[in-house]
Amino acid sequence: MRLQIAFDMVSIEEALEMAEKIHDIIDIVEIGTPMIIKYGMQPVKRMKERFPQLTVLADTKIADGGEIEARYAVEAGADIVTVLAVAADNTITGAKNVVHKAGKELYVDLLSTPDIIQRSKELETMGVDYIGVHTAVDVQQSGTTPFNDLKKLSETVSHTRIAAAGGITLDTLSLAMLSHPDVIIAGGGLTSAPDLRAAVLAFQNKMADR
Ligand SMILES: O=C([C@H](O)CO)[C@H](O)[C@H](O)COP(=O)(O)O
Repeated sequence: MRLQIAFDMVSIEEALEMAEKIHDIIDIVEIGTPMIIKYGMQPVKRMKERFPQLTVLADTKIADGGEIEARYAVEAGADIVTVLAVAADNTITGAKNVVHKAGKELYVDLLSTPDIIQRSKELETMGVDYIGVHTAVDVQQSGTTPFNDLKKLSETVSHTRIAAAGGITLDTLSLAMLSHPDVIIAGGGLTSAPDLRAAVLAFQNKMADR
């Protein structure tokens, strides 16, 4: 089980400073969609240049133009690129072909997907690398969590790595762990902590203790 930290609402310098504190204990660093909307691929490029050993995920959430948008991300140094599950199959396979040609990986985000069981089966057939459930930030306020969807996903796919995101904190981490995801993603649950390194270590310790 790997831990991914999402840098969403921070500047490039702040993201680099935070990564400096935890690069040796974090598994995946995500440049979040808000950062990509604000700064383009610069934070992906800067993160990978500063920490070449780190696995950097560009949360592009591609919805169309799969080939070209995935290409921008891998050219910037992304190891993992994200595309939306609700995108057309052609978009997903176009992005997949580009990232696989570059030796990188494709993550498909089930955000707002109406039938996650059916779509996950289709995605697995398409040969994507990761499928992730995700409770949107705008939906988390109503108390919705990704854990039921994660259970469904874990019972549906057999050979694709699975992940969960959406408001996961140290307190709710054990609920995610029940479904044994390959990746647990935390944004605010880590980045808002007063001591980031201690927070990442607390997550990692709990994930190792199962
Ligand atoms: O993908 C994300 C969201 O859509 C904003 O772009 C977040 O990175 C993801 O949800 C993890 O962040 P938290 O929900 O704060 O844990």
